[in-house]
Amino acid sequence: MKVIAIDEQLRVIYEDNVHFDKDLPEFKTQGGVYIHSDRLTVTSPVLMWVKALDMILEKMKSSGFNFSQIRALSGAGQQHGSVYWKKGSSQILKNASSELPLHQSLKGCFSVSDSPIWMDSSTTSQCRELEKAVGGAQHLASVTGSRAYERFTGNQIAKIYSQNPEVYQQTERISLVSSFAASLFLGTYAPIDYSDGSGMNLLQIWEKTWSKSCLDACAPGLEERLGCPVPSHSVLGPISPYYSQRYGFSPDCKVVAFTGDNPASLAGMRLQEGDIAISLGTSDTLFLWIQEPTPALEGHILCNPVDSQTYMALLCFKNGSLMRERIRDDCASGSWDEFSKALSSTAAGNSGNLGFYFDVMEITPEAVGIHRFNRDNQKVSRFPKEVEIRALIEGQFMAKRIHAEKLGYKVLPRTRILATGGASHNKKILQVLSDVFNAPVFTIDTANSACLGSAYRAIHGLVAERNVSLADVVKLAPEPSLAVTPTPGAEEVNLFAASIMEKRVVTVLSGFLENISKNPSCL
Ligand SMILES: Nc1ncnc2c1ncn2[C@@H]1O[C@H](COP(=O)(O)OP(=O)(O)O)[C@@H](O)[C@H]1O
Ligand SMILES: O=C(CO)[C@@H](O)[C@H](O)COP(=O)(O)O
Repeated sequence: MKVIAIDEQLRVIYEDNVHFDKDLPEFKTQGGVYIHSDRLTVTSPVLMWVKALDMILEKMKSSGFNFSQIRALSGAGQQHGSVYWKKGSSQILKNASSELPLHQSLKGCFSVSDSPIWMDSSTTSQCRELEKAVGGAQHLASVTGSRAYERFTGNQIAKIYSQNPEVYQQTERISLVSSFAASLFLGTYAPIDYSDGSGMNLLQIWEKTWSKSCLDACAPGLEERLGCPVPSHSVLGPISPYYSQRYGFSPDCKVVAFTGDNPASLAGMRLQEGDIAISLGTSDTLFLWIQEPTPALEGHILCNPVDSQTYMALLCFKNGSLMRERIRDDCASGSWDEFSKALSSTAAGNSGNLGFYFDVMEITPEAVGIHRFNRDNQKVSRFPKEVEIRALIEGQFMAKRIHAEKLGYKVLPRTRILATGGASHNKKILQVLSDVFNAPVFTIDTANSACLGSAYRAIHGLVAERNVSLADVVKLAPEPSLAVTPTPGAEEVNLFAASIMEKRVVTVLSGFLENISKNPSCL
């Protein structure tokens, strides 16, 4: 959990974080999550999130942070995850005593204590049922922006309803992670915003209302449990008295709708049409600002969080930083420095060696396992350590370019890549990104663009009703700075590598499908 505070000149005046595994060891998470024994179900304990909020605010208080100066706040949550509030919880939330940390008051409030999160892929049967109920995958994509995806909230809710109807009956409200966090600040249930709401397979992205047929296909009585969706710039109300009494916030401090982490990053990076943003966080994502989208069977179209007339296209790759960390541990003694040296000591194109690294079931494309090919296009079981590291990073970025081009994106001479997320600290990784896309890579001062974007959105919320755009609000913010430019000659090597990669994707996917048909339990 991260926090950023900015002043009226948009300067970052406070930045801190709480690390779930290290700072809250009592929850025994790894990477903030529990991976269940079926390897498909992935959850996080909801009380850990509440305790992390208590902890981060206490840290700010101990450092002397002046909460009374805060005029507005907003936030972002990892997309798709959901929180289930037990009947009667709205009163407990409203009346929480400022004498107690919030997690103590809320400990009995959740009908599901481990929240399903974006890494979950256990709802394949619910996905197929939803697509069937609404007239097929493409129709669902045309209505909601995406075909059915396992992590999307509607399918997660359908699983809870079908496996545990009594738990569903005990639930009075379902929040996304983002609207859940907003609820904690508001002291009442916060609505879901259009942009994060687009990651549920439930919202009609054109009309911006819930789709009745999708709701009905997932669970009965769902509309009243979700509340009405709202524009992402909405002011939801003043902060709850709990925060004025406990931390000294002004009672006038406004809470602006929270949104998903990727939409908030779009705001934080001040993405412009034509730019391509690549976030290298726990997941890797790639997103674009788009005027007239055509939802397809691959990728997602979300409502744009800063301009309700337009959209954002998103691709999500599950095997991001955790995959890079695993190869760093196996091949570079757990050191990013050593990992970077391996990238410096090998050349673009990796002498024809190429790999696909999916420790967990990937989203884009749907495949799993480690697949290495040498320059003669033969499948091999291992690479030397340096070759392995370059194969991983080049493979990850070539996949991004190929999938972005499938969405219709063209790399042009004026293309800027805006990189963010933890791995964007690493210049050697960014160099490979620049070489593969043959475009300059820019970064902003903080790799926490979702957090910074939330602060920008908080200011924007104060003036959005007067038709002031986010671009106007943030025009004084520092421009992204140039981090790396393409290595001369890398483009030819990479274009060749990308063309053979597409052929190998087909080999990997057909091998994968063959394995499943022989042994369905390998899923
Ligand atoms: N120097 C580095 N090189 C490569 N990856 C890094 C480096 N520093 C941090 N990371 C990666 O950044 C990840 C966290 O990114 P972050 O954007 O904070 O995640 P989240 O998407 O969960 O907000 C870590 O998992 C770590 O592997
Ligand atoms: O599933 C997606 C986007 O569709 C993920 O990008 C989540 O939004 C979680 O992101 P991080 O944990 O990487 O921040």
